[in-house]
Amino acid sequence: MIEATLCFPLRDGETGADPATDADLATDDETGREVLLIEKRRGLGEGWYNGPGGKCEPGETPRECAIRETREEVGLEVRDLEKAGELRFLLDGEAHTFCHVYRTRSFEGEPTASEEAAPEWVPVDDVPYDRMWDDDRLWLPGVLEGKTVAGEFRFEGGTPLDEADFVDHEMAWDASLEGDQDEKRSY
Ligand SMILES: CNc1ncnc2c1ncn2[C@@H]1O[C@H](COP(=O)(O)OP(=O)(O)OP(=O)(O)O)[C@@H](O)[C@H]1O
Repeated sequence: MIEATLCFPLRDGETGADPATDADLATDDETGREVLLIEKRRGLGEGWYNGPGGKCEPGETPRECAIRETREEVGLEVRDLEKAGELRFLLDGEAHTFCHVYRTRSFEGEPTASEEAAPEWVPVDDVPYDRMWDDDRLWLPGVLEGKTVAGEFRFEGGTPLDEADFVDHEMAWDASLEGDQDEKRSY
């Protein structure tokens, strides 16, 4: 089984409502928050949006992997990652990928395109779920709100995974994730 990661950097966006002119919207916590997504340029999920991330290397912790992949794909140095999810993807009844999901509001640098990924800051209430993996619309909204998720997602139809059909899933929110002692922060 492949062990992989996804990392979702968050910031208070520049495209949000102006509190001076939009007093009613300014009270909404969601207003103007943005998440850094990538458009994947090659490999699994090519042409789709996702968070930066990828496969863990031997001897590397998932957290180290998420930091490295975010650096390699978009040139951002992320810190203080909070574990937000553990997702198990099954293909034709067999474990295919175990994905560790993180979020962070702490990073340095400017997102820059690489051969693998084109980065884009996207408002959290305008995430392009129709251009993402089918399972993302189920768990990513909660993760962007600060919740914790554990889920299993079943695909059928043979390899590659990104051409298989998403058939069903189980999900638990506010799950306690193994091996993560991070403090809860407010997102
Ligand atoms: C099934 N539903 C899914 N929903 C959301 N995200 C999914 C996913 N299945 C895989 N992922 C993520 O997709 C990335 C693969 O990327 P990655 O390992 O880089 O694949 P790729 O084949 O390009 O690898 P190389 O660059 O060749 O090593 C990696 O972050 C992994 O967590």
